[in-house]
Amino acid sequence: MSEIPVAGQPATGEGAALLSVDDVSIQFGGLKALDHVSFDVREGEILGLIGPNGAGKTTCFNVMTGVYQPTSGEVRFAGSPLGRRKRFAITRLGIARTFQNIRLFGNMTALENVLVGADAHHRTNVIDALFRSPRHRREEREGEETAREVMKFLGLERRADELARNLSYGEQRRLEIARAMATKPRLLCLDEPAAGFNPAEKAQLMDLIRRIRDRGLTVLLIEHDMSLVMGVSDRVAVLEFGRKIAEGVPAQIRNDPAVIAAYLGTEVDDLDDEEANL
Ligand SMILES: Nc1ncnc2c1ncn2[C@@H]1O[C@H](COP(=O)(O)OP(=O)(O)OP(=O)(O)O)[C@@H](O)[C@H]1O
Repeated sequence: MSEIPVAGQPATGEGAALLSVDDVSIQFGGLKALDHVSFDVREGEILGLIGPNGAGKTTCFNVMTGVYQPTSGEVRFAGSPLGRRKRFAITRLGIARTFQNIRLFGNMTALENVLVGADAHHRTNVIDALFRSPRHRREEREGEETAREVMKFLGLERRADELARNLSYGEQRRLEIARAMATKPRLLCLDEPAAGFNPAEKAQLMDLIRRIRDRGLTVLLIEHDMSLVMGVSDRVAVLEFGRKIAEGVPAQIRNDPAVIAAYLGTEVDDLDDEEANL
């Protein structure tokens, strides 16, 4: 049985709620993808969101980022309901995400991909852009500074001018994170960032997620790799069939009977085993 590193007591995970999922349900035809789900993401914490395939994790992200409207319940960010805000408005509020399947513009350079994120806060309009007003040029300059700084943070600065499709798989995953971080979010939602990674890459990713938190961001992490999620998260929430079945620090979650049952009776220690279909 492999030893799973457990994150220490949540030094920074005891802040006020930055994002609250409050009694959220969403139905697709006859399927309740989320069924009265409530949990908070506290300012400054790394919260892991886990659950077997089809449990509703990505749907949760989609509700938080304006892709879907909940059938009932609400999501609040920094105390304000998201309401019917569109995706770009939610990005401007301070929520950014990456996707389970990499979604980059392959024929644009790495830098241009990140600039798409940096543009999220631009206030200038088409007229400003056409006439290259001073304000527009300042926004462009600031956007590029942000993009280059974030790329440096992610170790991608030397790849800035390379087409995104020519980057290695691991670099493309980091580029997605760079693009999300360039929107200057308060909450960064990562959807299976370790998918396809080898153990060394997973260890680097854990380190990166901690460094992202150390920059003052709050992180919500969907991840199937148990040793990663248990090792890096301050707290973990568990979904099964659209319901929240547990929430707590990693040590509690690993020993929670409902969580163990949800994972087909597998001891949570063993859940990093690929056989467990995670
Ligand atoms: N747009 C949609 N229309 C219909 N059903 C959907 C839609 N989106 C999600 N679902 C269904 O909702 C349920 C939850 O899906 P979701 O993708 O949120 O699960 P997940 O926990 O992220 O799973 P995985 O770990 O496999 O990515 C699944 O049964 C899925 O088929």
